[in-house]
Amino acid sequence: MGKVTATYLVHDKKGNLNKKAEDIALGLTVGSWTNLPQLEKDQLEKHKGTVESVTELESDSAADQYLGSSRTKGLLKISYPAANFSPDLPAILTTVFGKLSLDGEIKLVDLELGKSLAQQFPGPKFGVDGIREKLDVYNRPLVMSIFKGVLGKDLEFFKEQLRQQSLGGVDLVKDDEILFENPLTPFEERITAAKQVLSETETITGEKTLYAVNLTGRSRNLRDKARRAVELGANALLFNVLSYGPDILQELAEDKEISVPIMAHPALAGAAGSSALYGISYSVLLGKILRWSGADLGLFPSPYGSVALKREEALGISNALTEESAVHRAAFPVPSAGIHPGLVPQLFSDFGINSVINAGGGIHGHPDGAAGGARAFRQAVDAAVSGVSLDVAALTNKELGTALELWGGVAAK
Ligand SMILES: CSCCC(=O)C(=O)COP(=O)(O)O
Ligand SMILES: [Mg+2]
Repeated sequence: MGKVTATYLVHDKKGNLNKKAEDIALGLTVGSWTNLPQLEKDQLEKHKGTVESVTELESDSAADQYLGSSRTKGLLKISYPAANFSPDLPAILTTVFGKLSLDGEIKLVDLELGKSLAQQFPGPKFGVDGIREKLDVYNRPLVMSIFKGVLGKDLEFFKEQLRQQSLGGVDLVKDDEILFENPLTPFEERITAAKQVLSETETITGEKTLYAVNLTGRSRNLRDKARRAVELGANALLFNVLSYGPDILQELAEDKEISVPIMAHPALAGAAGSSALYGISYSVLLGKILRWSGADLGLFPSPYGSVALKREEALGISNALTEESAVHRAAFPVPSAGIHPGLVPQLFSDFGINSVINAGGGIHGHPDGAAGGARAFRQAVDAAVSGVSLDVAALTNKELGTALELWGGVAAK
């Protein structure tokens, strides 16, 4: 029988960690145990939660100074039998961290599915390999740009901004996550316009570009809207997954007619993941859960951008999206927010070749426009992959030189 294993970071009274673990294992499953009659124990054995391990942690940071002498912190690893829940994320998340998430200083920091349970989830339909095949790009990180300033603008503005981003050499362009259905650039018209523009730019550059249109609106309409998008020629979807829930993402990913990559945006993630004491770790929230549910690309704030995550958190997300799995493809990690060409060596050093470098302002803010910004990123990526410093590369790459003058360069640590 399969199981799910949760690891919790708890802050509690010294000497109480083992009792807390037992209370959780029983409280979230059979309720009580020791005083039950043997017959009942036999009946309930297959439903009882199990304490796998309890590890007390040394206090290791300024934040822990507030633990005080009477408290401690530790990791509690507890497994729950699959007999207790249906094999879907709403049931699993409610089982392991439903009521418990409201019960004081406790954070869900890891979640592991037994293989039979993991096989109930689709994982990325395309993932790293499938997206590389669509683009015919294999030997470098991908570059993605983000529409900016489209709200309140018309379709001609949209088409020209897309044209410039694509001519500059980005591999993907995504809607900003705040672009919803609107009368000036309606969903279906953005798709058909993008199809025409990207066909034109491909004849000029010889390179393909994926456009991730933002799939928005009421949940009941999403599947049909996504199918319609594909019919119209959409070649990727952007999805604000946490505003809807991972099970909706899974519904889209499992639908055979929605045969395009799905890009998961981290909007709202800070509400659940930013506290050191409460909530859900980003590696679970933006990594494992989204990969299991079918995200082909997972966006998250980089460690050095405008809404920076701690480096170990960003690397934890990337690892959760890409780590070896006997069940699911790897999804592309997409470190984002406040990214400019000068950060490419550090991004490449941190996230490696199978990553997508994503920028909005770092593309559109370039003095030579979006095309210039895109070129600067491609030049920086080529330099990083070849082991050439940006300063040297800038000598023969005008757009990169301009970008470094404007935003500076960061040598990889
Ligand atoms: C917070 S991760 C997703 C980044 C994003 O959606 C975005 O618009 C970033 O724009 P920027 O101008 O900071 O590159
Ligand atoms: Mg955005």
